[in-house]
Amino acid sequence: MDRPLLFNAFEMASAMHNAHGLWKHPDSERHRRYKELPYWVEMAKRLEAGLFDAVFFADVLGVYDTYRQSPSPSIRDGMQFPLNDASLIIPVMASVTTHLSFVLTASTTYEHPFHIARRFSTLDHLTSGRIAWNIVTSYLPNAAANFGLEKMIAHDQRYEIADEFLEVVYQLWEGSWEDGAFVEDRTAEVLIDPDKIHPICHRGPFFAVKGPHLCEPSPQRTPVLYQAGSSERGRAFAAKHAECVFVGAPSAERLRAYIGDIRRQAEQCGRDPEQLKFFTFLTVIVGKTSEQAEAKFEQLRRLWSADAAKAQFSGASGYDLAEYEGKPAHEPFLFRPTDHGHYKAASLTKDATKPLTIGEALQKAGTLTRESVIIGNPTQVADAIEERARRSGVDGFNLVHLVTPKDLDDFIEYVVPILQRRGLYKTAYTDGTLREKLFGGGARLPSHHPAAAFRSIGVHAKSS
Ligand SMILES: Cc1cc2nc3c(=O)[nH]c(=O)nc-3n(C[C@H](O)[C@H](O)[C@H](O)COP(=O)(O)O)c2cc1C
Repeated sequence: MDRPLLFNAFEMASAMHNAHGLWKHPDSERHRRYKELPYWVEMAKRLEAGLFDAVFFADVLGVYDTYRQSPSPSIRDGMQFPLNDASLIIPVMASVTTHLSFVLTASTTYEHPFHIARRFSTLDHLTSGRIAWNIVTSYLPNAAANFGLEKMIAHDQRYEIADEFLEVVYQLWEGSWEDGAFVEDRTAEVLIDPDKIHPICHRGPFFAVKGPHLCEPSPQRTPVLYQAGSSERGRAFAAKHAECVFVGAPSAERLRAYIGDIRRQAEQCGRDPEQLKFFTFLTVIVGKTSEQAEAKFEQLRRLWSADAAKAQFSGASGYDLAEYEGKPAHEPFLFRPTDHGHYKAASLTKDATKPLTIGEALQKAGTLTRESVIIGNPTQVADAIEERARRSGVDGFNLVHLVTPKDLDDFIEYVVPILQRRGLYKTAYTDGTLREKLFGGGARLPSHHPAAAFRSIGVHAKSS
């Protein structure tokens, strides 16, 4: 590896995230403190001291109620519930840091582009260009019900909506305001030059937005664009729009295949494929010695909640695992498309390293498995991270922390210094916005990105 890897803390403004049942761990603080500002202030300072690139806030807009057709298994363990609005936490974290960046997940299915454009412009201003948007189309039926729909919009149609959603926000961010519109000319008595502000007059199948954008151009204009979703349609969407892609797959080989596919498709879209960065999950259980790490793993396994884990799998995939619990365990566990999301289902079916029976799939879905984590002393953990990055071709990781904040502290204390000695972890931040830190160019999107087409005011005239 010839350059440092990127590290985001994988977060959620929730009592619990992906640490099923681990609120019972004696060192868990988050399930009580996630709703207090001091918790997030401390978190921001800890992550910046540890030279993390960003906090990645996942988000959902409903409860997980697919498993046993009930929300109880997820609610009982506080699985991604209760869940606050991370966008209101970010400015506070930004106010006590200089370099730490923030990835905020927001849905193109249940939000409106005019609103999203305004929220991200505001956040980009308040963070001085340290904001990214993780674009998702959302997979929970309860989210659909919360926004007035009887059932979820079909999987691929959500991506059609997302494509138009992006076209609208690109116009607002890139085209609505010309540079230099804020003139503050006392002699002419003009604060903002109206001739440099343009309505976008967008009319499409899903959205009609007149504009102009309410916010003046922020440091990055368009936030850094992340995307999470690895179905065929999701990968095509990533190739067209994303600068960073969050990929989920159970093996380095599948990750490499997804990355190769998205890069190929990005090139076909006229983009520079090497300018896309890829991230995946990383869960580390580190101890001073390997024996300590193994003891820690055993404790976590004992506390793990199979029900909460199955509730997450069922909600994300659309497979109610309770139905499978009533079927013969030796039968094959097969992929079937649903309107939920692709990646969880694929991880135990077509992306699995070997075909699984129903019994094996249920066991894996409900257990903290050895394959899903890296366990060891600091050197063993650093070796495994290096190996995973090399084999998969990812540029970075979203670090899951099972016991918060202890696991983050352990990672920073034990693993970061070793990675630094190997040149795999930065030793200082670089200046600039998140886009400049990640890609080294300017603060704004490069000209090969499709959003650049909306910089020309003529485009808006045509669409009006
Ligand atoms: C690694 C990964 C992380 C994701 N995180 C979220 C999330 O935080 N919130 C959310 O609503 N959807 C999330 N999604 C799923 C998206 O909502 C996605 O747009 C939708 O489920 C379709 O995904 P698919 O293309 O994999 O089918 C995630 C997907 C992946 C692969």
